[in-house]
Amino acid sequence: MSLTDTTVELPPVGAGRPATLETRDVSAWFGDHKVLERVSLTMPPHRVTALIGPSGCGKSTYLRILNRMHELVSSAALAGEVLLDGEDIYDRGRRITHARRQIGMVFQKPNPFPAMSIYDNVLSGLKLNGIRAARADKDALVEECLTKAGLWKEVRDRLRQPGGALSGGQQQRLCIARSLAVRPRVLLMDEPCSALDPTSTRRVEQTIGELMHEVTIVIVTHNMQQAQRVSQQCAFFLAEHGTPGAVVEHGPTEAMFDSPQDERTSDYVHGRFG
Ligand SMILES: Nc1ncnc2c1ncn2[C@@H]1O[C@H](COP(=O)(O)OP(=O)(O)OP(=O)(O)O)[C@@H](O)[C@H]1O
Repeated sequence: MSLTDTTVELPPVGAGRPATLETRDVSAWFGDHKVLERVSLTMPPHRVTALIGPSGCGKSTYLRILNRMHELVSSAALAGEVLLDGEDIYDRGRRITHARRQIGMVFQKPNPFPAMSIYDNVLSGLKLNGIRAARADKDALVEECLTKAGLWKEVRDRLRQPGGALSGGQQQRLCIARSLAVRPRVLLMDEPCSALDPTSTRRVEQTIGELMHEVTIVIVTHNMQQAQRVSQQCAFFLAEHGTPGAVVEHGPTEAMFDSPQDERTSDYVHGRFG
């Protein structure tokens, strides 16, 4: 099935209100290798949820399950449910495009189309997701998305210049703008600042803070200070002694850092391992 097997109209402004994303007993495999064990989490609207844990514990796999990217790997398998406002995105009757339009993704390395203009980069999100926008609406949409991504003031006078000419931090905000163009209800971010310098990191974090009322945000981060700065709730993943990754503890970020219930959480958030 192609990503653009159905084309739909752009949802109107405000239609894409933030959604609750919930997983129930999600387990995952690559071939015979089980990498996640019964992960149940609720990621509510108007909150940033941070997924933390040492390398290899399954955070990225979990994130990719949340918008049906996991199934792109031929050896990948999955059990459990992923509910978007109570509806299972893996329901047999649902197309993959349905999930992708509502649940966007921003990756570790900024990946705009380098030779394409800033303007067209923003609109490329529509084409990739099979969404049609009226020609007359496009200018407003580009401004809307670049403003929400905190980039408009910096690029408004050079929208026809290539996306590749921007700094790394600007490119990442351009990628955020591209994700927002389809008016998603959830935005997944996989270590979005790990390739950025501290100043650009702060700017993207500020953008995350501004966006959280527009779109439910789930972010994977290795940076504990960042988790504390940007998230309101956290989930700590761990894969111990060759076992699949599982959630050891989750809850409000402040509590996870100041008074964790599990010694392993305390050791991890205080940098004693990982
Ligand atoms: N495409 C793949 N094929 C096979 N195994 C994979 C694939 N992707 C990930 N894995 C395995 O799944 C496990 C979880 O990996 P994942 O990338 O989800 O962890 P992570 O916590 O995000 O790690 P990191 O913090 O280093 O990015 C690891 O054992 C990894 O080797």
